[in-house]
Amino acid sequence: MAFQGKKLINDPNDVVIEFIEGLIETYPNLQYLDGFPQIKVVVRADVSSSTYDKVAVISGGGSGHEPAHAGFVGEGMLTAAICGDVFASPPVDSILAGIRAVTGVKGCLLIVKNYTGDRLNFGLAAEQAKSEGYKVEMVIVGDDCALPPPRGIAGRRGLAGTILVHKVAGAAAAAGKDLADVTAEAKNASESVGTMGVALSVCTLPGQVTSDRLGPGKMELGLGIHGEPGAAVVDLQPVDIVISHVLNQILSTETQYVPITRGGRVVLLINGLGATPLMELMIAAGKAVPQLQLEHGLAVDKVYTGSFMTSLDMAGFSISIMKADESILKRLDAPTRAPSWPVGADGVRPPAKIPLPVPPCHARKKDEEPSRPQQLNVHGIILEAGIEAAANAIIDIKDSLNEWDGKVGDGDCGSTMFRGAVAILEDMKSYYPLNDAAETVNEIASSIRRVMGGTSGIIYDIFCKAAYAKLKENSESVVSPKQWAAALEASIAAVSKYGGASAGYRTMLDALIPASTVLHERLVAGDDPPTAFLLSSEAASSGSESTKDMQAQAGRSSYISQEILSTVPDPGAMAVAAWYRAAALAVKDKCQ
Ligand SMILES: Nc1ncnc2c1ncn2[C@@H]1O[C@H](COP(=O)(O)OP(=O)(O)O)[C@@H](O)[C@H]1O
Ligand SMILES: O=C[C@H](O)COP(=O)(O)O
Ligand SMILES: [Mg+2]
Ligand SMILES: [Mn+2]
Repeated sequence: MAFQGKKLINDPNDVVIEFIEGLIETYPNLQYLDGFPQIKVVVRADVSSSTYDKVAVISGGGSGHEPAHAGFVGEGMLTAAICGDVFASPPVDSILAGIRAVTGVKGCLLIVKNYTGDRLNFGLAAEQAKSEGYKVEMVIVGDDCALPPPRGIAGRRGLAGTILVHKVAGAAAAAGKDLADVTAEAKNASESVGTMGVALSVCTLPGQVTSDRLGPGKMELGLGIHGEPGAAVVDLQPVDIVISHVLNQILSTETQYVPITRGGRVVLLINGLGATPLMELMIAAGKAVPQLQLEHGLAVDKVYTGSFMTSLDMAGFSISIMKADESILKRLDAPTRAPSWPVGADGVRPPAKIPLPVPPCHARKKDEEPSRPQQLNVHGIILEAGIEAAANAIIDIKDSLNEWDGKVGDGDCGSTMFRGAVAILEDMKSYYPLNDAAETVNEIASSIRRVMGGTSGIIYDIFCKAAYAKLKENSESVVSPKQWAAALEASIAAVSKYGGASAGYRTMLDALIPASTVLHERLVAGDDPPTAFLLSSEAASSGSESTKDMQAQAGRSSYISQEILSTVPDPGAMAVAAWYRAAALAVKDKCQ
């Protein structure tokens, strides 16, 4: 039976904001940037980009993994943590604000867990920061050992081993190393660690219904940290047996995920997933060490036990094993003031917390600010109707998107899309230059970039930017139907280029591509444009339904069994079908 999980929270939409407020009250050495709560960036209170003479080490990602990542901000570890909404990567603008706030002359290293949303949002922010003159490197961590190499392009998931990579990189930076060396040490650490998780319960996203996937007496092996289903559901077993299975899996000579062989030295991290009592974690630690020594012939140099990278309130733990060479041990032993690294926190409470200013972005001058025209022309009226209908369709379908994403992803697709839709409606009222279609599309990208995050956030950002570039090739502000069709094609090409997916990968492209093909065909055949648009929306709908039969080769769904996938369509594709059809109907209506 599914039930609404009880939580001691206020508005589910404010959990990340209120977490950060509590965190900075608790730890005087931490601070957030001005622009909070829109920008959710936690930084060291003693660091400013204008004077910082060390490499800045920046991480972050979706929230819901507390204390990761903000709890690891502090001298000797992270310089800043960029906090996304629950399970959704932070948007590009927040990441850029973080980079600008703490990156000094030596540059910054971004440590990113391998999730599509994180990789793309951090990747784009890195590119932009580089174009502003910052030195930026990025290391992507994919330490999951539970699954065979995933289908398609997704790669292995980033899990709790990432915390050890933060520590190694943070200590290297604190020792004064330059960006190339800090990056090399982080890369070596990420390639030296393997992780696998087991869960006894599914986590509850704030404000959402808990999945009843895991029956009583069952446990899940090889799960991720976003409530996504694990590799296998088995009967609950004694912890000795669970640990033996997990260690064998991580150290498997078949997958060779970690470069650890008999006679080697290792570091062990026992990580609680949010609702596991310390007693059980210590039991796990006490059992894992002798198994590593006696059954795998390894010397255990160091053990960390606690909750480092959680999955909200999930019961269970993950085990990470890192090859311990001398340089790694030195970095792990180096001092840090990061409050959640297991050494205790200290600090002198400053008299008042004044938000640190974010260094401004000089991309747009004040007098270039767009504005909504006093009077909309006929094209502006149609465009507004289309955008409004599309955004409202997403608002209406939010819960279904979350439900589908809860089965084949991490349950946030609807919330992420909803945030984008609300921002678009709001921004449209005040400043979209609706009589200029290209510039309006560019403003939609800005709304998305400001609030969305996640894979869908960055993908729609890329989508709109590519459409904008295509539309700008035309000097007129009025866009012809064929130009719209060409813009859609350009957007699809860009999403495919940067996201790596193509037709049949079970993504939103499987709705967009058939729509674009039919739109092109119908326009060439001479249909009147609103009819062509409407017919193409049918192709989007059937394309999105057909994702049920597809093997996922991109994003989180590629970790999910075909058995589950065949019961649910791809949420991103369903979202496309919804907004596209609503826009087409609205346009048709206005053109009558
Ligand atoms: N590489 C990709 N290219 C295009 N779309 C993708 C890609 N990976 C995932 N998606 C789409 O993103 C949707 C999920 O969006 P969202 O829930 O925001 O992502 P996540 O939580 O995984 O970051 C999927 O249903 C799929 O349609
Ligand atoms: O917590 C989630 C990850 O950091 C972000 O992943 P996502 O945006 O791809 O869902
Ligand atoms: Mg997500
Ligand atoms: Mn998701």
